[in-house]
Amino acid sequence: MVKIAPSILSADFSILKEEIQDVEKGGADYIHVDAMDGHFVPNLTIGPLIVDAIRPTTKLPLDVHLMIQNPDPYIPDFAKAGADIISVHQEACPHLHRTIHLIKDQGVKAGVVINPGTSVDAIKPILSDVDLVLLMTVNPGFGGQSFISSVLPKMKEVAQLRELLDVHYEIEVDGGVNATTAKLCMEAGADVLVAGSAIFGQTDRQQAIQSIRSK
Ligand SMILES: O=C(CO)[C@H](O)[C@H](O)COP(=O)(O)O
Ligand SMILES: [Fe+2]
Repeated sequence: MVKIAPSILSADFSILKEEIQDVEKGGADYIHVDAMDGHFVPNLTIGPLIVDAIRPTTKLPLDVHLMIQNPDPYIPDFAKAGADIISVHQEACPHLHRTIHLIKDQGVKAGVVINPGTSVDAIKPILSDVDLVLLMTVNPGFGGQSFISSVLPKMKEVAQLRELLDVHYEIEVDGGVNATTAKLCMEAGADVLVAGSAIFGQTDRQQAIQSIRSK
């Protein structure tokens, strides 16, 4: 069954603990945490202090999406704060192999992310080293944007490469996921769907998660 990772970017930060516990009760599989640096993307959000604060509020894995240019200096802090998966952008890492292994050296799962405008070719050399491949279906920086459907063939491509290389990474998609676009992503091979506004924008989070999950 496809996993659902609600993005707390669209949660009410004044009651973040309750928001996280509400989606956990509603059937979420991961909690997706968007860390933005104001350089790689035009927005500033969450740092390791917030990850540390939310860690005791849930048993779910914390899936931390770093939108940080040259993220290496911050990776140990996110790991110590309790991240279970740390994903970095290929576009933001001049030494991607070193960064992926720095994440793994912290005892944390490592993911690689590409923007809608980046080809799968850019991450082919690292696919055997990662636990997760995250395909952005919006240009990163903000919640509530529209799904970019030209990314769908890349889901099929990374699913085919997984077979070919005989490796086991999860395929995650992020941006503009709702009940309609979720169906397209699942058909294209996605294993994990990130959704922010489509879950936290609804009062009944269990219902929102179910409608995204159901084919
Ligand atoms: O990484 C992100 C933005 O850069 C968010 O995870 C993503 O946008 C989720 O929000 P929504 O589901 O509302 O598009
Ligand atoms: Fe994200």
